Amino acid sequence: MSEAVTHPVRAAGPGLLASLEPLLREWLPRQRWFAGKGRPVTGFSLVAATELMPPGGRLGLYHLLVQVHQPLVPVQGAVSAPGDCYQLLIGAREALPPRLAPALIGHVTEGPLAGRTVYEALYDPRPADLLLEALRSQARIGGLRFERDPGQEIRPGLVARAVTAEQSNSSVIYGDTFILKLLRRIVPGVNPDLELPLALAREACPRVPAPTAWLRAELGGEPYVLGVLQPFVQGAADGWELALRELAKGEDFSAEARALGRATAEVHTALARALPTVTLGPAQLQPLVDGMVQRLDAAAQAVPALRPFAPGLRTAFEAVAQLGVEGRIWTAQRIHGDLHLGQCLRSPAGQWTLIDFEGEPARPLAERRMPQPVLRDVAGMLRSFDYAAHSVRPGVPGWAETCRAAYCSGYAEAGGGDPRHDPVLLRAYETDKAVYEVVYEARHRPDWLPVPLSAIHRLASNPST
Ligand SMILES: Nc1ncnc2c1ncn2[C@@H]1O[C@H](COP(=O)(O)OP(=O)(O)O)[C@@H](O)[C@H]1O
Ligand SMILES: O=P(O)(O)O[C@H]1O[C@H](CO)[C@@H](O[C@H]2O[C@H](CO)[C@@H](O)[C@H](O)[C@H]2O)[C@H](O)[C@H]1O
Repeated sequence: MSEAVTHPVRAAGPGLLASLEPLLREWLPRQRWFAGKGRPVTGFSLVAATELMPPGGRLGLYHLLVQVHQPLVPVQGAVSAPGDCYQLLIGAREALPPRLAPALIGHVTEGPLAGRTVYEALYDPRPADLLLEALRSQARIGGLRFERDPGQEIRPGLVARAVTAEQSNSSVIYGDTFILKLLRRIVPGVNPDLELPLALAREACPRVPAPTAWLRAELGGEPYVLGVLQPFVQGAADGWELALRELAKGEDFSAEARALGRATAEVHTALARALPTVTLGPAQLQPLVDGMVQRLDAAAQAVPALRPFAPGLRTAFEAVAQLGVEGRIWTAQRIHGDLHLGQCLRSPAGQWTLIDFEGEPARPLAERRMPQPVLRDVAGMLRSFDYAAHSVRPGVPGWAETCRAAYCSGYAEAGGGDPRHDPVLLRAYETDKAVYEVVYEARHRPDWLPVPLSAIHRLASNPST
């Protein structure tokens, strides 16, 4: 919300948006990637509209950046405020073929598209082909800039298929060769999802797919990253799937956890080489601790189940501040920012790569791009082993603990320093992450709320774990 887009609207689009508005009001809040769940949508404004295929033919195609108005608090009738900006790829056809039925947005009754059926065009191979071709040929269409690494080729004619798994953004796979992620919630500025993989590519770090091409826009003098194309890791399974599979069989996962620890340390080392690092003395530490406390307070407001644990959780943050007062300093650097098992892909050859450097999507971009202690990523992974262990019934006693220890050992072996040697900061980050997860699950997957709440219970009642 703090990153609202304020530049002028292109004259061409308002009639189009007005005709889509009633449909978007219904459709948008149902999308997994819609960040404003729980607050009514009170209106829309158009940030940019680009016609990618004219509506006269069988298929019309529009690229839209739309600002959604929502009250700041989840109360019906509260004052509407300009909120988040979303990227939409809207197709318009006279009739939708049955294979596109799941992509339906609705039937337009008035305005320039009256009588047409509009739908989520990313699930339609033709619009998806158009995007790849534009990236391949480095096209400029309206305000959209399709750009490519000159050192990487994109073969024409790769067959598109949309990723249907639950995501924060939306992706299309091309011929098992590339994957294009279109970012959904758009904010101005340098996006770490492109910035960090490009920096890692410059360091020749093999743990992260090097971006092949990207989609940007310049609006009102501000740069926006709208999408990134990268090599597709063929036949890969993500760490979450693999962990659950092993758990279901009652199998140990510690060798993989150790390899993941090594991969994480390698990425951290490359990032520390590629981008500036800073020292966190007491002056820098206090805002970091304040941020954790504020997030806890806001989370406790939003999710009542958290409230009884808040005083216990706060002790984790206070302990970090105390170490700072005693003169302890840490190094901060660019990190992944939202590391969990689902962000780790294992190739059939057993190599781990890390993906999705966007950071926690709900946090402001400036905050996501700040150097931070590497323990924040480590804590994310430790939480993930705990998540996996709580998601399979019956569980395997000690599974999470063994994985967590193996991950830390792997991290230390690859030269990252043993995270367990810094238990106070590690616990604070684990607590901060569990608090984030409570809010995330309450908003997106209420059935999962007991998973982070069990960690909250542990972290609040036993400061030494
Ligand atoms: N380079 C890749 N190779 C293979 N699969 C990938 C690659 N990048 C992403 N994926 C798949 O796409 C999914 C979504 O990608 P991700 O970057 O995590 O998007 P989001 O930000 O929407 O969560 C991943 O969970 C993974 O299954
Ligand atoms: O989809 P993103 O990668 O942007 O991340 C968001 O969604 C994740 C869930 O898909 C969420 O992760 C949480 O659940 C995972 C299991 O589904 C678990 O492995 C993670 O440890 C846990 O944090 C993530 O927090 C959220 O930002």
